[in-house]
Amino acid sequence: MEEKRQGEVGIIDKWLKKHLLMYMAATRHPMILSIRDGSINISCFKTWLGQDYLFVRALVPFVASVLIKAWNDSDDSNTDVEVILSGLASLKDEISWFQNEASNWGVQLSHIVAHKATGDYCRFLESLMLPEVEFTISITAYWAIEVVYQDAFTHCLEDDAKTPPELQETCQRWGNDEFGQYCQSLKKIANRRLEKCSDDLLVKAEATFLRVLEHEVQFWNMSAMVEPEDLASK
Ligand SMILES: Cc1ncc(CO)c(N)n1
Repeated sequence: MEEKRQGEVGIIDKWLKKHLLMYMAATRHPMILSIRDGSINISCFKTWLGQDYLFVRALVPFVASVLIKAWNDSDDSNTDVEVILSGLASLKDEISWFQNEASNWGVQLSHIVAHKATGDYCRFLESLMLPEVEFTISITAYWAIEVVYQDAFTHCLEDDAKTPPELQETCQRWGNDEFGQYCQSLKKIANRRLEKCSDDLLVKAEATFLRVLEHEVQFWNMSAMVEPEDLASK
C-alpha cells in the first residue's frame, strides 16, 4: 500500500473544506453558541438531555453494526475492531451518565417521547445498520456523528468561553482530549477506506456525511425549541 506523504490531506479534510458551511452549521449551532456564552435557556438543555438519551440508546445497535462490518470486511480488522469496541463499551457509561444527569435536573427519562428530529435521526441510523450498507459508509457516518459533538463541545470549553458551571461536565464528556483522540482514530479508519474505495462509493459516503450534518442541525434546532409545557409554567 502506498503511504500517504506527510502533509497530504485526506479525503475527509477535503470534504470538511468543501462543506465548511454545513459543518459549521452543525458544530457552531446557535444552541452551542448559547451554551458557550452562558445565555442558554435551561429548559432547552433539558429537552436536549432527554432526546439525546433516546439517541444514544439507538446508537448502541448502530455502533454494534459497524463493529460487525469491521470484523467481516475490514482489511485491517484487528485494530479497527478494537477501536470500535472501545466506543461501544463507553456507551454503557454514557447511558448511566444520562440517567444520573437527568435525575439531577429532574428530567424523567421514562416519560420522554421522541420528537420528530430524534425519530428521523434514529431511523437514519437504522437504515445504516442494514447489512447491505458497506463498512466504508457506516464508519464514515460513525466518525461524523462523533466529531460533531466533539468539535461543538470543545468550543464550549475554550479559555474565553462563558459556559455555565453546571454545564461544564456535559461539555467535558465530548470535549475532552481522549474523546478527541478517539475521533481521530475513527477518522483515520474512514480515510483509509475512502482512499481506496470506488468512485461510486465515495460519492455515497460524501452524501452520508452531509446527511449526518443535516440530522445534527435538525437535532439542535429541535433542542433549542422551548417545550409547550415549559411556556405554560412561566
Ligand atoms: C445527536 C447526537 N449526535 C452525536 C452524538 C455523539 O455521540 C450524540 N450523543 N448525539
